[in-house]
Amino acid sequence: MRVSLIQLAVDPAAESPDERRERVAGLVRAERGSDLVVLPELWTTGAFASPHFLHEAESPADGPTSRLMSAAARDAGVWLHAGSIIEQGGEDGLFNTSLVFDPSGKLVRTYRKIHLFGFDEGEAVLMTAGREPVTLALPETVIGLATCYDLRFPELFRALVDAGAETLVVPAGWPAARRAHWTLLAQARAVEDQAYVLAVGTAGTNGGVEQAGYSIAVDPWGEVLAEAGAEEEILRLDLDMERVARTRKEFPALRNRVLGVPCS
Ligand SMILES: O=C(O)CCC(=O)C(=O)O
Repeated sequence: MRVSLIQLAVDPAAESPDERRERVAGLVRAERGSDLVVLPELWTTGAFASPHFLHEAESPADGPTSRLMSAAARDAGVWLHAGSIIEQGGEDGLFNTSLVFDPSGKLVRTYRKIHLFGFDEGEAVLMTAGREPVTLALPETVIGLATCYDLRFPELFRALVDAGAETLVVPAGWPAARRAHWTLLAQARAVEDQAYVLAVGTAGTNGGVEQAGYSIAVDPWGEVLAEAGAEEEILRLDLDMERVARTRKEFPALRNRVLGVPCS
C-alpha cells in the first residue's frame, strides 16, 4: 500500500485558511498513484490558534475544507485522511474532527478527538471531547483513527486494535518542545500494538507554539521507515500489509494479554 504523509507548514501570517485549503488541495491532487494520503491536525487554523477556532468552525459534511478535500480526493483517486477540522457541532459545541474521504470523494468516516489537549486552556476548554473510537476498512488494511494528544493514551489504541486496526493514523499539531515524546510514543504504540503507525504533524509556528514537524512512519516491529525534518515535507512510502499479520504471528505478544488483573 502506497502512502503519502503530507507534513504541512501552518503559518497564519503567511497564508489565510482559504489560501492554505487551495494550496493543500493541489498537494493532494499531486499524490495521484498513492493509495492513502494523510494530512495533519487542524491545519486550516493551526492547533494552537485557539482565538480563531470559533470563527473557523465548519461543517464536516459541506464546510469549505470538506468540499475542497472531497474534490481533491476524487480528482487524485485516493483515500484521503484529511487531518482534522474544527467542527461546528451546534448545541454540542465545537469538536476537533478528523475526516476520511474515499477515492470517489465521499466522506466515509469522521472521528472526534477523544483526549483534548491544553489542561485549562485552548481546545481543552473550547471544545467538546469525542467519545467513540473509530476504525475504517480500506481495501488493503484497517485503519484506526487517533489525533495528536491521543497518542499518549495507549488504552485508546488497544481499543482500536481490538476493533481490527492494523494501521494507526495520527494527524497532529505536536509542539517542538516535546518532539522526543512524539517520536518515542509513535514507536511505542507501533511496538505494543504490532501495527503500522503513520503520525503526521505540522511545521512552522501557530498561536506562539513552534511545531515539531518530524512526521514519522513506524512499522509493526517499531522500526522507523521514514521521518520528516522540521519543515514542510511529503513522505512517500510503500507498506507491506502482510507484515502486520506476520509480526503478530511470529511474536504473539498481543495474544498474551491478561485482562482484568486486579491490583492489590
Ligand atoms: O501531548 C502533547 O505533548 C501535545 C499534544 C497536542 O499538542 C495536541 O493534542 O494538540
